[in-house]
Amino acid sequence: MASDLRPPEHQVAGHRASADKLGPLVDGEGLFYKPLQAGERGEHEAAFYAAFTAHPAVPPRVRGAFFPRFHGTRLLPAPASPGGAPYPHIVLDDLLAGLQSPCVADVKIGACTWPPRSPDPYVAKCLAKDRETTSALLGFRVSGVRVVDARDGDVWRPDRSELKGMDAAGVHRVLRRYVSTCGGSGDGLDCALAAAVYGGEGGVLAQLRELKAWFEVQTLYHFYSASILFGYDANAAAAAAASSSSAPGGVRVKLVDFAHVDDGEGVIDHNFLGGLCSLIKFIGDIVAEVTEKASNIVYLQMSHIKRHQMERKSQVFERGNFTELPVT
Ligand SMILES: O=P(O)(O)O[C@@H]1[C@@H](OP(=O)(O)O)[C@H](OP(=O)(O)O)[C@H](O)[C@H](OP(=O)(O)O)[C@H]1OP(=O)(O)O
Ligand SMILES: Nc1ncnc2c1ncn2[C@@H]1O[C@H](COP(=O)(O)OP(=O)(O)O)[C@@H](O)[C@H]1O
Repeated sequence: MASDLRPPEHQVAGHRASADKLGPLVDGEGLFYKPLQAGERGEHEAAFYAAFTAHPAVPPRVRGAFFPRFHGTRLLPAPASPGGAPYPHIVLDDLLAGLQSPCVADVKIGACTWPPRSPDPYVAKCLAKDRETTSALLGFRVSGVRVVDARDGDVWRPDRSELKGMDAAGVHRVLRRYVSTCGGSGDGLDCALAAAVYGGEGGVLAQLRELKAWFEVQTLYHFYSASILFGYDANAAAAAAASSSSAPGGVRVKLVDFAHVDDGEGVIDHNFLGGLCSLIKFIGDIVAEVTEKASNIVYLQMSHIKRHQMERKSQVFERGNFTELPVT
């Protein structure tokens, strides 16, 4: 294990490490360490990972493509732990490892973020947050986002309160901004990376649809309050967009945060599935928007060429010269 443990630079939501608070750490060699949450939550999350990793009914493709690999739990030195004692951490793959300029979004899925049988005060707290944010309305909320502009390295990272106050239009805008190379307001968003990041074979939309196919049938778990973490590399995406190639490779769509996962009891996770469908619709609309724009441009270019040819033809006719025109 590398000794150089540090808080992840690109964490966009959740509890953060500080001098007096426990929070996740990364080792820079591909591992992410999440301290066990207080009470039974931490044990619950670790138990979920252990069971999920070994569950024979979970398709290996789903496990490998959409979940961080679980490497067990480990005691780590933790000055911020109670009494400064070593503290247990869940060891996972660092989902952003290998990305030079990571653009990250954490989208908490589900209109309802508390599991059944939660204590009333916790239900009241979550319900208030679900209503105040877009969770209740859209079935998901954007909990955190970080976008790097490949041109100048500028980072856009709205604070929690800004994200919490966002309405549906704000969500649409933030999902467009996640794939834009410029900031600004109004039409300042160019969605220049949408085709490369959201579209194409390995893009976000295709991955979300594959994930949805599993959620349409799986009845093992109910993923309350879990998030989908998106990640891509700003430079790779900009290069892919410049060469008009789709998905730059390494576009990541992963589930995280399993502190509130419940037994599925043979019933599909309609809460997660509904939110996922809603998210797919938002992203699908952005892909459709840019595809339409691109085909309009091609159409305009084609009709410009056609008009040019027609004009030349009529000039030739006017001059009484009927020899075949060269193609221009
Ligand atoms: O403690 P809070 O009020 O900031 O709420 C946490 C949430 O922050 P938010 O207010 O939505 O930005 C926090 O949300 P994010 O991960 O930041 O989206 C978690 O939902 C956290 O619950 P847990 O880690 O899953 O047990 C939430 O903790 P609990 O409400 O479950 O204690
Ligand atoms: N395996 C991981 N690899 C990289 N980053 C992660 C990983 N898991 C979580 N994160 C980062 O940490 C944040 C919080 O994670 P989460 O599990 O939701 O913590 P919490 O329980 O404190 O809400 C995520 O938004 C993401 O930025």
